[in-house]
Amino acid sequence: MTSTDVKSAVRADSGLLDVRGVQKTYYGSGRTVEAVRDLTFSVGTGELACIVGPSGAGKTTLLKCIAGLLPPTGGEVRLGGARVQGPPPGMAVVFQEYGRSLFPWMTVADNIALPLKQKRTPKPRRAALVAEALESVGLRDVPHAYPWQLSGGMQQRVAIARAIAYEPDVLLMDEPFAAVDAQTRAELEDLTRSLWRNLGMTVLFVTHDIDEAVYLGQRVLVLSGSPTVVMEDVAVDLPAEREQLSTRALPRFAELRAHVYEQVQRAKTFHTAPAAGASA
Ligand SMILES: Nc1ncnc2c1ncn2[C@@H]1O[C@H](COP(=O)(O)OP(=O)(O)OP(=O)(O)O)[C@@H](O)[C@H]1O
Repeated sequence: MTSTDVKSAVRADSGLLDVRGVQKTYYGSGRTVEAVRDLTFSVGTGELACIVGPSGAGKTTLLKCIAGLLPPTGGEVRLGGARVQGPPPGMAVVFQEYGRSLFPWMTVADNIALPLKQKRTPKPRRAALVAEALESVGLRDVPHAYPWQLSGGMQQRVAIARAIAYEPDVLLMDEPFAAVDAQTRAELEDLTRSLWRNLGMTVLFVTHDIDEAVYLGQRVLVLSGSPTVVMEDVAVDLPAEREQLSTRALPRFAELRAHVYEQVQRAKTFHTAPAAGASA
């Protein structure tokens, strides 16, 4: 397959989420690490975009900058036109480490309700949102359980329920299924797509799993090795109805996977020239 077989999804116009020239350098402990060199991309309303890149490419750093949890050293992130300068109200994040993101002393329902309390959602509405979110992730029966009484996959469902109960415009997911078994992972991938389609959220999903990125996304952004730039923005022209066995068996799925794999391999050895004043 040649590179012309794969369409670029790069957008020139601005989207719901705009990442513009984002740069992040960590300083401290006598060390300077330029984690993100210069990232620019947009994600439109209702899109599901995946980000892949080699380990250490700065994917988590990028997501933290987007979520307003870390200030970028340069550039800016805009959500709905407004500059992100702290955690914005319309954004929710699902992290990889569900074990550390749920409070063990709170019930499942209380964990899900906590961000809603902080948002001052009235109690009856809160209860309805918690119940709806649990229903959506297939956990209607466990509101009074504690997270540690649930399996890893169930805990990650609770973390997803907490995120969607918040009714975010943008859902950020940072390698959310890396710590669960293959069967659970497949179920959670399908859950993510069905929630995305039913709720109309914009989803930015970070993974190092190329198959997962192609299976889930409408686009796959391939990041270079650190310091990071966007190497390619691949349009995933697979049918919208996806199913674990039949979609992955499509010749087009194999082509896209091979293409993204080649790009990620290239990304590992793709290094940009050092920026003035920074050393890795
Ligand atoms: N708080 C920090 N202080 C200093 N350097 C950091 C910090 N967090 C991350 N880094 C460095 O920034 C670079 C990018 O790290 P980051 O965790 O963002 O990459 P990643 O692509 O998410 O990695 P992985 O796929 O392995 O999870 C790495 O070199 C890392 O050591």
